[in-house]
Amino acid sequence: MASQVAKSFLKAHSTTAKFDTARRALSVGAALQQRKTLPDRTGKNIVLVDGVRTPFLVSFTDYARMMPHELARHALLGLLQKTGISKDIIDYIVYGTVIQEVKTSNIGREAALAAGFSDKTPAHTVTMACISSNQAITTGIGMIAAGVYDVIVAGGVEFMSDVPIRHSRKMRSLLLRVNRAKTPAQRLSLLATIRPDFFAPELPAVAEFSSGETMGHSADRLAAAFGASRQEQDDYALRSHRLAAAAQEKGYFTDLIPVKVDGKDGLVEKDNGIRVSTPEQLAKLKPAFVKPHGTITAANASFLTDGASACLVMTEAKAKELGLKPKAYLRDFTYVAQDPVDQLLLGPTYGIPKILDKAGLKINDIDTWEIHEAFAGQILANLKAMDSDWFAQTYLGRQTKVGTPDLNKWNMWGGSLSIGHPFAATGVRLAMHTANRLVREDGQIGVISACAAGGQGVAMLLERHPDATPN
Ligand SMILES: CC(=O)SCCNC(=O)CCNC(=O)[C@H](O)C(C)(C)COP(=O)(O)OP(=O)(O)OC[C@H]1O[C@@H](n2cnc3c(N)ncnc32)[C@H](O)[C@@H]1OP(=O)(O)O
Repeated sequence: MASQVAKSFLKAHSTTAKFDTARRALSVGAALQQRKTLPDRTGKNIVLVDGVRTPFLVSFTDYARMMPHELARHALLGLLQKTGISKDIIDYIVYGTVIQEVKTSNIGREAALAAGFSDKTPAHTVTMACISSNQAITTGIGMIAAGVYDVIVAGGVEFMSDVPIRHSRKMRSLLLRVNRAKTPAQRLSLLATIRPDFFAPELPAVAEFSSGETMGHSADRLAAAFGASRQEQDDYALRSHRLAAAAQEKGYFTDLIPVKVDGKDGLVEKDNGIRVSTPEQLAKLKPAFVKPHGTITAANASFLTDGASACLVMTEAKAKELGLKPKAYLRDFTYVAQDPVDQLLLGPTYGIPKILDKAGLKINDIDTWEIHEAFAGQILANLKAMDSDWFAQTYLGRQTKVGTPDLNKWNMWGGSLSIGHPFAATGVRLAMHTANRLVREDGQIGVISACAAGGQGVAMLLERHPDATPN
Protein backbone atom coordinates (compact mmCIF):
# COMPACT_ATOMS: atom_id res chain seq x y z
CA MET A 1 0.00 0.00 0.00
CA ALA A 2 2.92 2.35 0.67
CA SER A 3 3.83 2.30 -2.99
CA GLN A 4 0.19 2.95 -3.95
CA VAL A 5 0.17 5.94 -1.62
CA ALA A 6 3.46 7.07 -3.14
CA LYS A 7 2.29 6.72 -6.73
CA SER A 8 -1.02 8.39 -6.15
CA PHE A 9 0.52 11.20 -4.16
CA LEU A 10 3.28 11.88 -6.64
CA LYS A 11 0.76 11.80 -9.51
CA ALA A 12 -1.41 14.32 -7.75
CA HIS A 13 1.61 16.52 -6.99
CA SER A 14 3.84 16.42 -10.03
CA THR A 15 5.27 19.76 -8.97
CA THR A 16 5.53 19.88 -5.21
CA ALA A 17 4.86 23.37 -3.91
CA LYS A 18 7.84 24.89 -2.15
CA PHE A 19 7.18 25.58 1.53
CA ASP A 20 8.61 29.06 1.27
CA THR A 21 5.93 30.20 -1.15
CA ALA A 22 3.19 28.90 1.11
CA ARG A 23 4.87 30.41 4.13
CA ARG A 24 5.03 33.88 2.58
CA ALA A 25 1.41 33.75 1.46
CA LEU A 26 0.16 32.50 4.79
CA SER A 27 2.11 34.91 6.96
CA VAL A 28 0.28 37.79 5.22
CA GLY A 29 -3.02 36.11 6.13
CA ALA A 30 -1.81 35.54 9.66
CA ALA A 31 -1.04 39.21 10.11
CA LEU A 32 -4.65 40.01 9.34
CA GLN A 33 -6.11 37.49 11.71
CA GLN A 34 -8.47 38.46 14.47
CA ARG A 35 -7.71 37.30 18.01
CA LYS A 36 -10.07 34.55 19.18
CA THR A 37 -10.57 33.09 22.60
CA LEU A 38 -11.68 29.56 23.18
CA PRO A 39 -14.60 28.29 25.23
CA ASP A 40 -14.15 26.26 28.40
CA ARG A 41 -15.53 22.76 27.79
CA THR A 42 -15.24 21.40 31.31
CA GLY A 43 -16.84 24.08 33.45
CA LYS A 44 -13.59 24.11 35.44
CA ASN A 45 -11.33 26.34 33.34
CA ILE A 46 -8.47 23.88 33.70
CA VAL A 47 -5.06 25.53 33.67
CA LEU A 48 -1.48 24.52 33.12
CA VAL A 49 0.18 26.33 36.01
CA ASP A 50 3.77 25.52 35.07
CA GLY A 51 6.02 22.68 34.04
CA VAL A 52 9.63 21.60 34.09
CA ARG A 53 11.95 19.10 32.50
CA THR A 54 15.38 17.81 33.22
CA PRO A 55 17.86 18.65 30.50
CA PHE A 56 17.33 16.14 27.68
CA LEU A 57 20.58 14.21 27.20
CA VAL A 58 21.79 11.93 24.47
CA SER A 59 21.62 8.41 25.94
CA PHE A 60 24.81 7.01 27.44
CA THR A 61 26.00 10.46 28.50
CA ASP A 62 25.70 12.07 31.94
CA TYR A 63 22.56 10.28 33.20
CA ALA A 64 23.76 6.84 32.08
CA ARG A 65 24.26 5.41 35.57
CA MET A 66 20.99 6.64 37.05
CA MET A 67 17.67 4.81 37.23
CA PRO A 68 14.62 6.24 35.46
CA HIS A 69 12.62 6.86 38.64
CA GLU A 70 15.51 8.98 39.94
CA LEU A 71 15.34 11.19 36.88
CA ALA A 72 11.56 11.43 37.32
CA ARG A 73 12.13 12.31 40.97
CA HIS A 74 14.25 15.29 39.86
CA ALA A 75 11.41 16.46 37.61
CA LEU A 76 8.85 16.21 40.43
CA LEU A 77 11.09 18.02 42.91
CA GLY A 78 11.97 20.65 40.31
CA LEU A 79 8.28 21.29 39.73
CA LEU A 80 7.63 21.79 43.44
CA GLN A 81 10.57 24.15 43.68
CA LYS A 82 9.62 26.14 40.61
CA THR A 83 5.98 26.57 41.55
CA GLY A 84 6.65 26.92 45.28
CA ILE A 85 3.71 24.69 46.16
CA SER A 86 3.58 22.18 48.95
CA LYS A 87 3.46 18.47 48.14
CA ASP A 88 0.29 18.13 50.19
CA ILE A 89 -1.69 20.19 47.70
CA ILE A 90 -1.28 17.58 44.98
CA ASP A 91 -4.23 15.20 44.83
CA TYR A 92 -2.94 12.73 42.26
CA ILE A 93 0.08 12.04 40.02
CA VAL A 94 -0.18 10.61 36.51
CA TYR A 95 3.12 9.73 34.90
CA GLY A 96 4.10 8.34 31.52
CA THR A 97 6.80 5.93 30.45
CA VAL A 98 7.24 3.79 27.36
CA ILE A 99 10.07 1.32 27.87
CA GLN A 100 9.48 0.27 31.44
CA GLU A 101 12.17 -0.50 33.97
CA VAL A 102 10.78 -3.77 35.30
CA LYS A 103 11.66 -3.02 38.92
CA THR A 104 9.61 0.21 38.90
CA SER A 105 6.67 -0.65 36.67
CA ASN A 106 4.42 1.96 38.32
CA ILE A 107 7.18 4.51 37.98
CA GLY A 108 4.90 7.43 38.87
CA ARG A 109 4.46 5.98 42.34
CA GLU A 110 8.14 5.12 42.82
CA ALA A 111 9.26 8.56 41.66
CA ALA A 112 6.74 10.24 43.99
CA LEU A 113 7.88 8.21 46.98
CA ALA A 114 11.53 8.89 46.12
CA ALA A 115 10.71 12.61 45.90
CA GLY A 116 9.24 12.51 49.41
CA PHE A 117 5.57 12.86 48.49
CA SER A 118 3.17 11.61 51.11
CA ASP A 119 2.42 7.91 50.81
CA LYS A 120 -1.21 9.05 50.79
CA THR A 121 -0.81 10.68 47.33
CA PRO A 122 -1.90 8.12 44.71
CA ALA A 123 0.03 7.82 41.45
CA HIS A 124 -0.36 5.74 38.36
CA THR A 125 1.63 5.23 35.19
CA VAL A 126 0.30 5.55 31.66
CA THR A 127 1.82 4.44 28.40
CA MET A 128 0.92 5.59 24.92
CA ALA A 129 4.28 5.54 23.18
CA CYS A 130 5.62 9.00 22.27
CA ILE A 131 2.45 10.74 23.48
CA SER A 132 2.53 9.23 26.98
CA SER A 133 2.90 12.52 28.84
CA ASN A 134 0.17 14.05 26.68
CA GLN A 135 -1.90 11.11 27.90
CA ALA A 136 -0.79 11.84 31.48
CA ILE A 137 -1.95 15.47 31.12
CA THR A 138 -5.28 14.58 29.55
CA THR A 139 -5.93 11.82 32.10
CA GLY A 140 -5.44 14.52 34.73
CA ILE A 141 -7.81 16.85 32.84
CA GLY A 142 -10.39 14.06 32.87
CA MET A 143 -10.06 13.56 36.62
CA ILE A 144 -10.44 17.28 37.27
CA ALA A 145 -13.34 17.60 34.81
CA ALA A 146 -15.09 14.71 36.54
CA GLY A 147 -14.87 16.66 39.79
CA VAL A 148 -12.79 13.97 41.48
CA TYR A 149 -9.65 16.02 42.07
CA ASP A 150 -8.56 19.67 41.85
CA VAL A 151 -4.78 19.41 41.49
CA ILE A 152 -2.87 16.96 39.32
CA VAL A 153 0.77 16.50 38.49
CA ALA A 154 1.40 14.96 35.06
CA GLY A 155 4.68 14.06 33.44
CA GLY A 156 6.81 11.40 31.89
CA VAL A 157 10.24 9.85 31.82
CA GLU A 158 12.24 7.86 29.33
CA PHE A 159 15.61 6.33 29.91
CA MET A 160 17.25 4.81 26.87
CA SER A 161 20.64 4.35 28.57
CA ASP A 162 19.30 1.25 30.28
CA VAL A 163 16.46 -0.80 28.89
CA PRO A 164 15.33 -4.27 29.91
CA ILE A 165 17.07 -6.97 27.89
CA ARG A 166 15.37 -10.34 28.19
CA HIS A 167 16.62 -13.87 28.02
CA SER A 168 15.38 -15.78 24.99
CA ARG A 169 11.91 -17.34 25.25
CA LYS A 170 13.53 -20.80 25.44
CA MET A 171 15.71 -19.74 28.35
CA ARG A 172 12.84 -18.02 30.17
CA SER A 173 10.66 -21.07 29.82
CA LEU A 174 13.43 -23.33 31.10
CA LEU A 175 14.25 -21.09 34.09
CA LEU A 176 10.59 -20.90 35.08
CA ARG A 177 10.32 -24.69 34.93
CA VAL A 178 13.55 -25.06 36.95
CA ASN A 179 12.04 -22.76 39.55
CA ARG A 180 9.00 -25.04 39.84
CA ALA A 181 11.03 -28.29 39.98
CA LYS A 182 10.46 -30.24 43.18
CA THR A 183 13.79 -32.08 43.54
CA PRO A 184 17.46 -31.28 42.82
CA ALA A 185 17.49 -34.15 40.30
CA GLN A 186 14.58 -32.62 38.34
CA ARG A 187 16.40 -29.29 38.38
CA LEU A 188 19.62 -30.81 37.07
CA SER A 189 17.91 -32.71 34.28
CA LEU A 190 16.15 -29.56 33.15
CA LEU A 191 19.38 -27.55 33.24
CA ALA A 192 21.03 -30.26 31.15
CA THR A 193 18.70 -29.33 28.28
CA ILE A 194 20.26 -25.87 27.86
CA ARG A 195 21.62 -25.36 24.34
CA PRO A 196 23.89 -22.50 23.08
CA ASP A 197 21.03 -20.74 21.26
CA PHE A 198 19.20 -20.36 24.61
CA PHE A 199 21.77 -17.67 25.48
CA ALA A 200 20.88 -15.31 22.61
CA PRO A 201 19.29 -12.29 24.37
CA GLU A 202 16.17 -10.47 23.17
CA LEU A 203 17.15 -6.84 22.64
CA PRO A 204 14.33 -4.30 22.61
CA ALA A 205 13.82 -2.44 19.34
CA VAL A 206 12.09 0.88 18.70
CA ALA A 207 9.69 -1.02 16.47
CA GLU A 208 6.03 -1.68 15.85
CA PHE A 209 4.88 -4.95 17.37
CA SER A 210 2.16 -5.51 14.77
CA SER A 211 4.44 -5.08 11.74
CA GLY A 212 7.87 -5.76 13.24
CA GLU A 213 9.14 -2.68 11.41
CA THR A 214 11.36 -0.11 13.18
CA MET A 215 10.06 3.46 13.45
CA GLY A 216 13.00 4.63 11.33
CA HIS A 217 12.26 2.15 8.54
CA SER A 218 8.61 3.11 8.51
CA ALA A 219 9.49 6.82 8.50
CA ASP A 220 11.82 6.25 5.56
CA ARG A 221 8.98 4.62 3.59
CA LEU A 222 6.65 7.45 4.58
CA ALA A 223 9.15 10.10 3.44
CA ALA A 224 9.52 8.28 0.10
CA ALA A 225 5.75 7.97 -0.29
CA PHE A 226 5.36 11.72 0.06
CA GLY A 227 8.40 12.58 -2.04
CA ALA A 228 10.34 14.19 0.83
CA SER A 229 13.87 14.30 -0.54
CA ARG A 230 17.05 13.76 1.45
CA GLN A 231 17.95 17.42 0.85
CA GLU A 232 14.60 18.63 2.23
CA GLN A 233 15.01 16.40 5.27
CA ASP A 234 18.53 17.60 5.97
CA ASP A 235 17.42 21.23 5.54
CA TYR A 236 14.57 20.70 7.98
CA ALA A 237 16.88 19.01 10.52
CA LEU A 238 19.36 21.88 10.24
CA ARG A 239 16.53 24.36 10.81
CA SER A 240 15.55 22.49 13.97
CA HIS A 241 19.10 22.53 15.34
CA ARG A 242 19.65 26.20 14.43
CA LEU A 243 16.42 27.30 16.10
CA ALA A 244 17.10 25.22 19.21
CA ALA A 245 20.66 26.58 19.46
CA ALA A 246 19.32 30.15 19.21
CA ALA A 247 16.62 29.52 21.83
CA GLN A 248 19.16 27.89 24.15
CA GLU A 249 21.53 30.82 23.67
CA LYS A 250 18.78 33.36 24.41
CA GLY A 251 17.79 31.53 27.60
CA TYR A 252 14.29 30.65 26.40
CA PHE A 253 14.33 27.13 27.86
CA THR A 254 13.01 28.28 31.21
CA ASP A 255 11.34 24.90 31.71
CA LEU A 256 14.76 23.38 32.40
CA ILE A 257 15.74 22.42 35.93
CA PRO A 258 19.32 21.55 36.85
CA VAL A 259 20.12 17.96 37.81
CA LYS A 260 22.86 16.86 40.19
CA VAL A 261 24.22 13.50 39.09
CA ASP A 262 26.01 11.45 41.76
CA GLY A 263 29.70 11.15 41.06
CA LYS A 264 29.79 14.07 38.61
CA ASP A 265 31.07 17.54 39.35
CA GLY A 266 28.65 20.41 38.91
CA LEU A 267 25.11 20.30 37.62
CA VAL A 268 23.63 19.13 34.33
CA GLU A 269 21.96 22.32 33.12
CA LYS A 270 21.60 22.12 29.34
CA ASP A 271 20.29 19.82 26.62
CA ASN A 272 23.33 18.22 25.02
CA GLY A 273 22.03 16.98 21.64
CA ILE A 274 21.76 20.34 19.89
CA ARG A 275 24.38 20.32 17.17
CA VAL A 276 24.43 22.79 14.29
CA SER A 277 26.27 21.11 11.42
CA THR A 278 26.93 22.26 7.90
CA PRO A 279 24.80 21.06 4.97
CA GLU A 280 27.93 19.33 3.64
CA GLN A 281 28.41 17.35 6.89
CA LEU A 282 24.75 16.30 6.84
CA ALA A 283 24.91 15.26 3.20
CA LYS A 284 27.83 12.90 3.93
CA LEU A 285 25.92 10.74 6.44
CA LYS A 286 24.83 7.27 5.41
CA PRO A 287 21.21 6.08 5.68
CA ALA A 288 20.53 4.72 9.17
CA PHE A 289 17.62 2.38 8.44
CA VAL A 290 16.88 1.61 4.77
CA LYS A 291 20.29 0.78 3.34
CA PRO A 292 21.78 1.80 0.96
CA HIS A 293 19.10 4.01 -0.64
CA GLY A 294 17.10 5.36 2.30
CA THR A 295 17.03 9.04 3.21
CA ILE A 296 16.87 8.95 7.00
CA THR A 297 20.22 9.46 8.74
CA ALA A 298 21.38 9.92 12.32
CA ALA A 299 21.16 13.70 11.81
CA ASN A 300 17.64 13.95 10.37
CA ALA A 301 16.19 11.51 12.94
CA SER A 302 15.50 12.21 16.60
CA PHE A 303 18.20 10.57 18.70
CA LEU A 304 17.80 8.17 21.62
CA THR A 305 17.41 10.39 24.67
CA ASP A 306 17.20 10.29 28.48
CA GLY A 307 14.94 12.81 30.20
CA ALA A 308 11.98 13.48 32.45
CA SER A 309 9.30 16.15 32.73
CA ALA A 310 6.46 17.18 35.04
CA CYS A 311 3.73 19.81 35.02
CA LEU A 312 1.10 21.13 37.38
CA VAL A 313 -2.54 21.14 36.26
CA MET A 314 -5.50 22.41 38.28
CA THR A 315 -8.73 24.35 38.16
CA GLU A 316 -8.35 28.07 37.64
CA ALA A 317 -10.22 28.66 40.90
CA LYS A 318 -7.72 26.55 42.83
CA ALA A 319 -4.80 28.38 41.21
CA LYS A 320 -6.32 31.69 42.29
CA GLU A 321 -6.90 30.36 45.81
CA LEU A 322 -3.23 29.34 46.00
CA GLY A 323 -2.01 32.65 44.57
CA LEU A 324 -0.49 30.95 41.52
CA LYS A 325 -0.13 32.56 38.08
CA PRO A 326 -1.02 29.93 35.47
CA LYS A 327 0.64 29.91 32.08
CA ALA A 328 -2.14 28.57 29.88
CA TYR A 329 -5.65 27.15 29.70
CA LEU A 330 -5.77 23.52 28.57
CA ARG A 331 -8.72 24.05 26.27
CA ASP A 332 -9.18 20.82 24.36
CA PHE A 333 -7.56 17.64 23.13
CA THR A 334 -8.19 14.79 20.76
CA TYR A 335 -6.60 11.45 20.00
CA VAL A 336 -6.49 9.85 16.58
CA ALA A 337 -5.50 6.40 15.38
CA GLN A 338 -4.83 5.03 11.93
CA ASP A 339 -3.12 2.23 10.04
CA PRO A 340 0.19 1.51 11.84
CA VAL A 341 1.84 0.18 8.70
CA ASP A 342 1.44 2.88 6.05
CA GLN A 343 0.30 5.83 8.14
CA LEU A 344 2.28 5.18 11.29
CA LEU A 345 3.59 8.72 11.80
CA LEU A 346 0.80 10.83 10.30
CA GLY A 347 -0.90 11.64 13.63
CA PRO A 348 -0.67 15.45 13.15
CA THR A 349 -2.33 15.30 9.74
CA TYR A 350 -5.33 13.59 11.31
CA GLY A 351 -5.31 15.31 14.71
CA ILE A 352 -4.79 18.95 13.68
CA PRO A 353 -7.87 19.36 11.43
CA LYS A 354 -9.98 17.46 13.91
CA ILE A 355 -9.18 19.74 16.81
CA LEU A 356 -9.32 22.94 14.71
CA ASP A 357 -12.71 22.02 13.26
CA LYS A 358 -14.07 21.18 16.71
CA ALA A 359 -13.04 24.64 17.97
CA GLY A 360 -14.18 26.45 14.82
CA LEU A 361 -10.61 27.59 14.17
CA LYS A 362 -8.74 28.03 10.92
CA ILE A 363 -5.09 27.22 10.44
CA ASN A 364 -4.25 30.94 10.41
CA ASP A 365 -5.84 31.43 13.84
CA ILE A 366 -2.98 29.52 15.45
CA ASP A 367 -0.16 31.57 16.96
CA THR A 368 2.23 28.78 17.92
CA TRP A 369 2.69 25.26 16.59
CA GLU A 370 4.63 22.75 18.67
CA ILE A 371 4.76 19.57 16.67
CA HIS A 372 6.79 16.54 17.68
CA GLU A 373 9.67 15.91 15.29
CA ALA A 374 10.22 12.15 15.28
CA PHE A 375 12.05 12.38 11.95
CA ALA A 376 12.47 15.28 9.52
CA GLY A 377 10.94 13.02 6.85
CA GLN A 378 7.89 12.43 9.06
CA ILE A 379 7.40 16.19 9.55
CA LEU A 380 7.72 16.81 5.82
CA ALA A 381 5.31 13.96 5.06
CA ASN A 382 2.76 15.50 7.44
CA LEU A 383 3.19 18.98 5.92
CA LYS A 384 2.77 17.55 2.43
CA ALA A 385 -0.25 15.49 3.44
CA MET A 386 -1.89 18.55 5.04
CA ASP A 387 -1.21 20.54 1.88
CA SER A 388 -2.84 17.97 -0.40
CA ASP A 389 -6.46 18.02 -1.61
CA TRP A 390 -5.94 14.45 -2.79
CA PHE A 391 -4.91 13.26 0.68
CA ALA A 392 -7.77 15.19 2.30
CA GLN A 393 -10.34 13.63 -0.06
CA THR A 394 -8.88 10.12 0.00
CA TYR A 395 -8.07 9.72 3.68
CA LEU A 396 -9.50 12.55 5.77
CA GLY A 397 -13.03 12.68 4.41
CA ARG A 398 -12.61 16.37 3.60
CA GLN A 399 -13.29 18.20 0.34
CA THR A 400 -10.20 20.37 0.55
CA LYS A 401 -6.76 20.22 2.06
CA VAL A 402 -6.05 21.12 5.66
CA GLY A 403 -3.48 23.71 4.53
CA THR A 404 0.08 24.61 5.45
CA PRO A 405 0.72 26.11 8.87
CA ASP A 406 2.82 29.27 8.90
CA LEU A 407 6.34 27.91 9.33
CA ASN A 408 7.33 31.17 11.03
CA LYS A 409 5.20 29.95 13.94
CA TRP A 410 6.25 26.31 13.75
CA ASN A 411 8.66 24.81 16.31
CA MET A 412 10.46 28.12 16.62
CA TRP A 413 12.60 26.86 19.52
CA GLY A 414 13.61 23.70 17.70
CA GLY A 415 11.98 20.35 18.32
CA SER A 416 12.58 16.73 19.11
CA LEU A 417 15.18 16.43 16.32
CA SER A 418 17.47 18.87 18.10
CA ILE A 419 16.31 19.08 21.73
CA GLY A 420 15.86 15.31 21.95
CA HIS A 421 12.99 12.93 22.40
CA PRO A 422 12.79 10.99 25.65
CA PHE A 423 9.58 9.40 24.43
CA ALA A 424 7.26 9.76 27.42
CA ALA A 425 8.67 13.12 28.53
CA THR A 426 8.16 14.98 25.25
CA GLY A 427 4.46 15.86 25.66
CA VAL A 428 5.10 18.11 28.65
CA ARG A 429 8.01 19.74 26.80
CA LEU A 430 5.64 20.54 23.92
CA ALA A 431 3.10 21.99 26.36
CA MET A 432 5.64 24.19 28.14
CA HIS A 433 7.21 25.43 24.93
CA THR A 434 3.73 26.31 23.73
CA ALA A 435 2.83 28.16 26.93
CA ASN A 436 6.15 30.02 27.09
CA ARG A 437 6.21 30.86 23.39
CA LEU A 438 2.66 32.26 23.54
CA VAL A 439 3.93 34.84 26.02
CA ARG A 440 7.23 35.65 24.29
CA GLU A 441 5.64 35.81 20.84
CA ASP A 442 2.53 37.60 22.09
CA GLY A 443 0.19 34.90 20.85
CA GLN A 444 -3.13 33.61 22.10
CA ILE A 445 -3.71 30.09 20.84
CA GLY A 446 -1.22 27.24 20.49
CA VAL A 447 -1.55 23.80 18.95
CA ILE A 448 0.45 20.77 20.04
CA SER A 449 0.45 17.64 17.95
CA ALA A 450 2.45 14.43 17.88
CA CYS A 451 2.52 11.05 16.25
CA ALA A 452 3.11 7.87 18.21
CA ALA A 453 3.85 4.21 17.73
CA GLY A 454 0.77 2.13 17.04
CA GLY A 455 -0.35 4.64 14.39
CA GLN A 456 -1.80 6.91 17.05
CA GLY A 457 -1.58 10.65 17.56
CA VAL A 458 -2.67 13.57 19.68
CA ALA A 459 -3.61 17.20 19.15
CA MET A 460 -4.13 19.69 21.96
CA LEU A 461 -5.26 23.30 22.11
CA LEU A 462 -3.76 25.67 24.63
CA GLU A 463 -4.67 29.29 25.24
CA ARG A 464 -2.42 31.82 26.91
CA HIS A 465 -3.53 32.75 30.40
CA PRO A 466 -3.74 36.48 31.16
CA ASP A 467 -1.40 36.02 34.17
CA ALA A 468 1.23 34.10 32.19
CA THR A 469 4.91 34.96 32.30
CA PRO A 470 7.56 33.11 30.26
CA ASN A 471 9.80 32.17 33.21
C1 LIG B 1 6.64 8.65 17.26
C2 LIG B 1 8.11 8.69 17.36
O1 LIG B 1 8.66 9.56 17.97
S1 LIG B 1 8.96 7.50 16.51
C3 LIG B 1 10.64 7.92 16.79
C4 LIG B 1 11.18 7.06 17.83
N1 LIG B 1 12.63 7.26 17.88
C5 LIG B 1 13.46 6.53 17.16
O2 LIG B 1 13.07 5.64 16.41
C6 LIG B 1 14.91 6.84 17.37
C7 LIG B 1 15.57 7.01 16.06
N2 LIG B 1 17.02 7.21 16.22
C8 LIG B 1 17.88 6.19 16.36
O3 LIG B 1 17.51 5.02 16.43
C9 LIG B 1 19.35 6.53 16.38
O4 LIG B 1 19.53 7.85 16.82
C10 LIG B 1 19.97 6.33 14.96
C11 LIG B 1 19.93 4.85 14.58
C12 LIG B 1 19.25 7.15 13.90
C13 LIG B 1 21.43 6.81 14.97
O5 LIG B 1 22.09 6.14 15.97
P1 LIG B 1 23.68 6.09 16.00
O6 LIG B 1 24.20 5.51 14.73
O7 LIG B 1 24.09 5.49 17.29
O8 LIG B 1 24.00 7.64 16.00
P2 LIG B 1 25.35 8.39 16.22
O9 LIG B 1 25.15 9.44 17.22
O10 LIG B 1 26.48 7.42 16.43
O11 LIG B 1 25.54 9.11 14.83
C14 LIG B 1 25.99 8.44 13.66
C15 LIG B 1 26.88 9.39 12.90
O12 LIG B 1 26.11 10.54 12.52
C16 LIG B 1 26.76 11.71 12.99
N3 LIG B 1 25.74 12.69 13.36
C17 LIG B 1 24.70 12.53 14.19
N4 LIG B 1 24.00 13.66 14.29
C18 LIG B 1 24.63 14.57 13.51
C19 LIG B 1 24.39 15.93 13.22
N5 LIG B 1 23.34 16.60 13.73
N6 LIG B 1 25.22 16.55 12.37
C20 LIG B 1 26.27 15.88 11.83
N7 LIG B 1 26.54 14.60 12.08
C21 LIG B 1 25.73 13.95 12.91
C22 LIG B 1 27.57 11.25 14.19
O13 LIG B 1 28.64 12.12 14.48
C23 LIG B 1 28.04 9.90 13.75
O14 LIG B 1 29.13 10.08 12.89
P3 LIG B 1 30.38 9.06 12.98
O15 LIG B 1 29.82 7.71 12.59
O16 LIG B 1 31.35 9.63 11.99
O17 LIG B 1 30.84 9.09 14.40
